[in-house]
Amino acid sequence: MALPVPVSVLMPPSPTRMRARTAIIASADASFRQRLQQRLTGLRWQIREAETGAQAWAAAETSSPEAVIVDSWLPDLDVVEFLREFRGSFPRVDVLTSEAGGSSDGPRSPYRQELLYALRMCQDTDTAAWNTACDLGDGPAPQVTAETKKPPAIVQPERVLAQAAEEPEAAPRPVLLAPPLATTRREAPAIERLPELIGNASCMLEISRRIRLVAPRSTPVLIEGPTGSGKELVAEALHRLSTRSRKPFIALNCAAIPEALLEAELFGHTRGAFTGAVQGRMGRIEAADGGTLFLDEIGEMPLSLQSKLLRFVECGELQRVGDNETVKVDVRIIAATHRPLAKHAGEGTFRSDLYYRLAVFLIRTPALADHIDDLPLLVNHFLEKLGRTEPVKRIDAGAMSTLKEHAWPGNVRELEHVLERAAILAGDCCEITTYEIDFGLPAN
Ligand SMILES: Nc1ncnc2c1ncn2[C@@H]1O[C@H](COP(=O)(O)OP(=O)(O)OP(=O)(O)O)[C@@H](O)[C@H]1O
Repeated sequence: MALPVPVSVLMPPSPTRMRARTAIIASADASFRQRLQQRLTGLRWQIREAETGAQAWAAAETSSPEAVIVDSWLPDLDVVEFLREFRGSFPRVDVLTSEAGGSSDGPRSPYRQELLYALRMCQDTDTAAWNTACDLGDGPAPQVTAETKKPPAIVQPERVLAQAAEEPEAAPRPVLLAPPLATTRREAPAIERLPELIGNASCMLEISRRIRLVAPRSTPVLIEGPTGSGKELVAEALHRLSTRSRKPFIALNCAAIPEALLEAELFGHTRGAFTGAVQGRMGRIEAADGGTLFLDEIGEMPLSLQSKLLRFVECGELQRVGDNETVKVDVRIIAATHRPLAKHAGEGTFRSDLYYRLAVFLIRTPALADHIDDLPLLVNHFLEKLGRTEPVKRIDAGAMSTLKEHAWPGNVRELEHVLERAAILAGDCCEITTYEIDFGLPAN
């Protein structure tokens, strides 16, 4: 619906008036985004829609917005954390949010009243039942009272605009941003674990929280944890939740490739660069362009190669082996190790300058023994997974106790293998008992 009042009423004359103003709408609710987009486009705003926090972040990096409007729930991130991080990184952007913990202490654009007006006009009449009052960044979240539970009064656009122009702070404040869906979403726990990361122990929830926070950025991440504890799973989740998710995720296990070949594998090589190089080949770094490079067992990388990797991390450029030409590549690096890399860096067995560039953000995956209460959840998860290709099996209480008593030196991977072995040993029987639990220890 076209606005009855010219926008010029609202805006002070300024050179920026003529250029399109950009706002990002971050909401998983497509119809809300669409309604608001229509409204703001009519007010000569250029809109970038974002379904997730990661998309909003990427849009902010590329479009220099004046404002971002954030729904009270985002599918990939905790909104309060997102707002805190966002304000730190984009201090000039006016943030409007219905999230109670997100009251504004940041800048207010000269267009704030206009945005608030558009938000108010986008309210769905169905939202009258939503009992959470929204402070759209204009102060602390109001208490929920009978008054705030009432649907907002319909305000004449002319009145809002005129009032906003004369007395910006006194203009009626919109109280609803999101449709009723947000009510149930708000009830979600503050830290929701990622679906692929099984485990409700606090250390596992902390991993999900950290993944959600850092995934949208290009910040390098170092994942530390014992073998089989889910480091690669974490790396994949970081990629999945990043803005790079449609680009390649390339993994390279630095311990699995002979030292002599590792350099060519990483950086690529030209034809004839070494004996046997019958044709040129791009390396894993180039193959990951635009996406994520996962360097597993980074602690095993020879020192000579570490300096070459450091150069790439610092300038984003590389040279294939045997080539003088420089290639620019955009990758996010995630590295993993089972070693205490900080200690190695201190002792000089790992380059400390490279360590600090890789460990900008650290995630630690725990040994299974350190979250053994998650064992039943993990067992069910793996039995369900096995059940996708064969008849589903249950596990009896005795077998579960046997599993709980084990030390799990191979962590979750070992558990997965023990269950696969047990399912084979159980044959046609649909129940796994203690007799089928075989830890595969070598016979004396
Ligand atoms: N929390 C978890 N929830 C579900 N599956 C898990 C979890 N942790 C690990 N796994 C599974 O265990 C197996 C081993 O995990 P992963 O390869 O990620 O471990 P890793 O720490 O990278 O091992 P390595 O150090 O040997 O490379 C995979 O099949 C993975 O999916």
